Amino acid sequence: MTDRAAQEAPVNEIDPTGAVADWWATAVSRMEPGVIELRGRPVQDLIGTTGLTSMIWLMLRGDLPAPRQAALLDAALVAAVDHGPQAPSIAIARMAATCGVGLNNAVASAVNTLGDAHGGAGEQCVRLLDDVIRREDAGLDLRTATDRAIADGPRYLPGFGHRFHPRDPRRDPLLALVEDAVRDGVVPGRHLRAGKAIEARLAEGRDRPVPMNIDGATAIIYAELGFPAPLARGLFVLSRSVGILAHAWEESQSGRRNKGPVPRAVLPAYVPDRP
Ligand SMILES: CC(C)(COP(=O)(O)OP(=O)(O)OC[C@H]1O[C@@H](n2cnc3c(N)ncnc32)[C@H](O)[C@@H]1OP(=O)(O)O)[C@@H](O)C(=O)NCCC(=O)NCCSC(=O)C[C@@](O)(CC(=O)O)C(=O)O
Repeated sequence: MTDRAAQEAPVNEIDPTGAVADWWATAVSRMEPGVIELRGRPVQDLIGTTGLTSMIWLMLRGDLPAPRQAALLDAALVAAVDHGPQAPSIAIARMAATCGVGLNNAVASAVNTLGDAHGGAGEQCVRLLDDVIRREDAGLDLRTATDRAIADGPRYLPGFGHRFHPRDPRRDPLLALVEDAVRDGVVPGRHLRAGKAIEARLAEGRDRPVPMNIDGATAIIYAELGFPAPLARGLFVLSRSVGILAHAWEESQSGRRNKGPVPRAVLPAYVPDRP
């Protein structure tokens, strides 16, 4: 059959068993000539009526959020957008942008640094909070459930600790919004409770606190809103991509070329006998 004949043929003639149509079968979107539906809604109904945050919710979950849910998600997405060129993801974006690659390459390079230690810890943090809740549901009091989850967790608990901030300035406003949402019955509040219990436990007996960081505070929001753990990382990536793009764009306009991680006058130490 020619390409043209294949395009014009009724679907069942070229795919009688439906195997080809099922290859990428999806509930996310439907496209036919003249038709674009996203989660069952014509795109023309969404254009001009639906904000990007609600759109993210719709695409990931299949329904639209209530206004308070959208506002909470929006706050988390706004909070993690940028942390300046000290953040590895932002530094990589800027460095890549001076290397003669396109914006897409700079953004992709930066996104690829978001992992367990930087920006991607929200995923494991949700699992840790779930672990506390599971132990409580099994009959332990919060303190014991928290202690056991910490004891069984990794040495560096995901969502806690920060290189710069004794108290991450993004923590308090985010948690205050969750507290309001709990009070108004928008979210249940159990992940918030578990996160604060871990934070309090980590602070005990320490001179230098191990504060909840942006990955932890946003993980609480994503979990409270019912997003599965891997999407805590996915949503951080979406949010940080905004800052990454802005920095890559700004750097690309600077005219600087082939910029390294530190000024060229600063040379890394040469340590021949370093293992
Ligand atoms: C983030 C960092 C590597 C920092 O390390 P630091 O170098 O400060 O800590 P260290 O010097 O290794 O430890 C000093 C003492 O605290 C203890 N201690 C530290 N963290 C502890 C912890 N989590 N659980 C128990 N104990 C801990 C440690 O055991 C030691 O205790 P001791 O030996 O007794 O002295 C570390 O916390 C960590 O891996 N966190 C877990 C992974 C995580 O959540 N990642 C997200 C970080 S947010 C982010 O990525 C977004 C960002 O904000 C990034 C940015 O720009 O930076 C942005 O917006 O872009």
